[in-house]
Amino acid sequence: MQLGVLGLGRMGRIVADRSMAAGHDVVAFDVAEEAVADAADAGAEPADSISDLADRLDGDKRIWLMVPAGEPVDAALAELEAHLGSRDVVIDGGNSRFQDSVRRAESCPAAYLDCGTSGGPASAEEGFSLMVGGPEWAYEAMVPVFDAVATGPAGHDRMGAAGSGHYVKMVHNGVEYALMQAYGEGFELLADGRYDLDLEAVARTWNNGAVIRSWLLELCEEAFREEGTNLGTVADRVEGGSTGTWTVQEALEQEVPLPLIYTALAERFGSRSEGRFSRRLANRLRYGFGRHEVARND
Ligand SMILES: NC(=O)C1=CN([C@@H]2O[C@H](COP(=O)(O)OP(=O)(O)OC[C@H]3O[C@@H](n4cnc5c(N)ncnc54)[C@H](O)[C@@H]3O)[C@@H](O)[C@H]2O)C=CC1
Ligand SMILES: O=C(CO)[C@H](O)[C@H](O)COP(=O)(O)O
Repeated sequence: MQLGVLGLGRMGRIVADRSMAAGHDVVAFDVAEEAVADAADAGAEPADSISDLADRLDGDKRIWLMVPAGEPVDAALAELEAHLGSRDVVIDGGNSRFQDSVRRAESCPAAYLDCGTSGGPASAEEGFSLMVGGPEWAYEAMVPVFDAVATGPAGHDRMGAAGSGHYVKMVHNGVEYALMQAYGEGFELLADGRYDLDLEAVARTWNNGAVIRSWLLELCEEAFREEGTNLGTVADRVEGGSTGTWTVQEALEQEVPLPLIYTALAERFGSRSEGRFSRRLANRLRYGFGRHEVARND
């Protein structure tokens, strides 16, 4: 199959490389010229604009977007629109908000597949897990490419109607936040608790047969190995948070309780504040009601 890949960063390049390795022909474009040149060195046909990419695709067009979520997706679709018809298929493999994907599916002249992608850059060798939403015929048409980009046929499936792929990926990310929080709390108690422990050894032991073994726990083991058991100079600050925020917003709308995921998100936001106002106020209020001594910064 001939596939246009738009966006050749950490993830899009893997889509292109795995597709080519499976025998598909890739036409590649990125706003960064070096990324296009690198993909061309790897065997892709380079395009010098989004319109050029569309023009280079013969017959029914199959295009995979792997650009940052939000405005870049709308900008790419606006430029593609004039080149698309109802037999064409556009896949958005990024972390788009599911409501945006529903809107885009309604307005895109082509069949639109929203594809949640999990595994990250580490999946270059093994392939991704793909959660796809949108029309069944379009999903079926793209199965040869999904087989190549995912871990194989079991690594992708159609979740349901438009938006469902990104909805499932949103919830996946919420679960990711809670798992990271749980591992973090467990290792914090081990680090500050009553035994002098080698946390890499703990993680390695857990990863070999324990109930809580997982890829995230393997990444904990790697972090302790590379940074040291006290995590060295790694800062007490966690960035990101958009997909977790959407998960919590959706849970509130659906009245589904997600205390663990909310707590993990709140911890992430709290990590970005130098001195938490709520803690400072609690400190001062204890003086107000109990004349307890106020701890003060020098
Ligand atoms: N990095 C990760 O672990 C994961 C990322 N994602 C999602 O995949 C998408 C891509 O992520 P990454 O590859 O990590 O980002 P990245 O920043 O490495 O790559 C994005 C690429 O898109 C290009 N780009 C931006 N606007 C463009 C446009 N209008 N036309 C053509 N190219 C354009 C950039 O030049 C860049 O090369 C995002 O939505 C991200 O949230 C999803 C799962 C995991
Ligand atoms: O989707 C992912 C993992 O599954 C990506 O790594 C994503 O960039 C994580 O972003 P955030 O930390 O803001 O949720």
